[in-house]
Amino acid sequence: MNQLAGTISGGQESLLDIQNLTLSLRDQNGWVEVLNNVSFSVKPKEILGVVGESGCGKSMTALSILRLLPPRDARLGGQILFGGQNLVTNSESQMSRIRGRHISMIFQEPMSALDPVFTVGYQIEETLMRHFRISKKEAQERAIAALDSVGIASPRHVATLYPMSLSGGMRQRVMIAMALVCEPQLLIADEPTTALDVTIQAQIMDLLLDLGERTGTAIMFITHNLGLVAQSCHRMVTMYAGQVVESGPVKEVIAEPRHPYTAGLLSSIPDSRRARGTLPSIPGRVPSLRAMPEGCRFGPRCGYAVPPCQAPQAIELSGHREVRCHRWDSLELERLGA
Ligand SMILES: Nc1ncnc2c1ncn2[C@@H]1O[C@H](COP(=O)(O)OP(=O)(O)OP(=O)(O)O)[C@@H](O)[C@H]1O
Repeated sequence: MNQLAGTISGGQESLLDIQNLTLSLRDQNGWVEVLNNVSFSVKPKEILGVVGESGCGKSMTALSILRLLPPRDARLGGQILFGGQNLVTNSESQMSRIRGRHISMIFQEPMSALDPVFTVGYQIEETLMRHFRISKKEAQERAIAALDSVGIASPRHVATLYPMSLSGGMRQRVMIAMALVCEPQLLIADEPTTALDVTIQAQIMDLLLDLGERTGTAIMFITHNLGLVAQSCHRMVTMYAGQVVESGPVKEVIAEPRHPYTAGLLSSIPDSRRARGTLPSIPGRVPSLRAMPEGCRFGPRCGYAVPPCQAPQAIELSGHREVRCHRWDSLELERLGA
């Protein structure tokens, strides 16, 4: 799969096109649906923000894309189209050729990606040698260059160290170096800065955006931080209770959210343009998977719901926007003071 054949969606070429993705997981109480008809796409070189409260299904979507969930306890449905393949039905050997080479992932906690018993240099070399026919010597040099590219001073020395002897910020840089060393087309970054202190957070974010731009890697950026999305992303997707409830270009969604949930999330950002006191913060909490409300899943928390508010399919709006709410125009009327 050297040449990536994108999929055509809505007239625009997509790098990743997720269509009606469903995921059920099995725990001690049996199977439960975690993702329900999730559809969105990522364009080449795009930075896409995925937002939503804890438990809305953001990480499960990411793990589904890379098929990192245990197959015996996870059932996927729908399609995840990437490079002419459907990742939902790909074999494990097809997936291992994609992971790290075409799609990489970084996590909040770098130790979930780094192995404590190998030096960081060795781990980056292994990633390279798994995907490219190159000599050990060349892999070593490329690993050192990768450490250099993420701003690590003395990369030749750091390559000989074990992850445990590095600071949290350094480990995060090493994980980014390892994720980007094969120049994947897509990087999934799941809360990559949450565990770091504020100054390091900004550095890591700048580094990711800079590397993404240099290598042409698209980034799917999962976060609770809408401020970061507003600053860094081209488009955004809002998830609620295992569904996508809104998607569109960041500037437009932030200026005029069409889903009451996105509006509520935005109203909780201090100093945002939405924080004008017109929208209350969201009462209540995300429903549990085994007690999903009938009709609209956001209904019980929604100030705009008119019972019985049924759950719509995604409604296409102008400007490449989609919303899963019948009352999307009520937000518009309120904004206009009608
Ligand atoms: N093994 C499992 N069995 C059953 N349900 C699970 C399992 N793992 C996660 N879940 C549930 O799946 C749902 C989605 O979780 P997910 O981690 O994707 O949310 P999230 O939006 O990424 O949240 P956060 O921002 O806290 O990471 C949650 O309700 C979670 O409790």
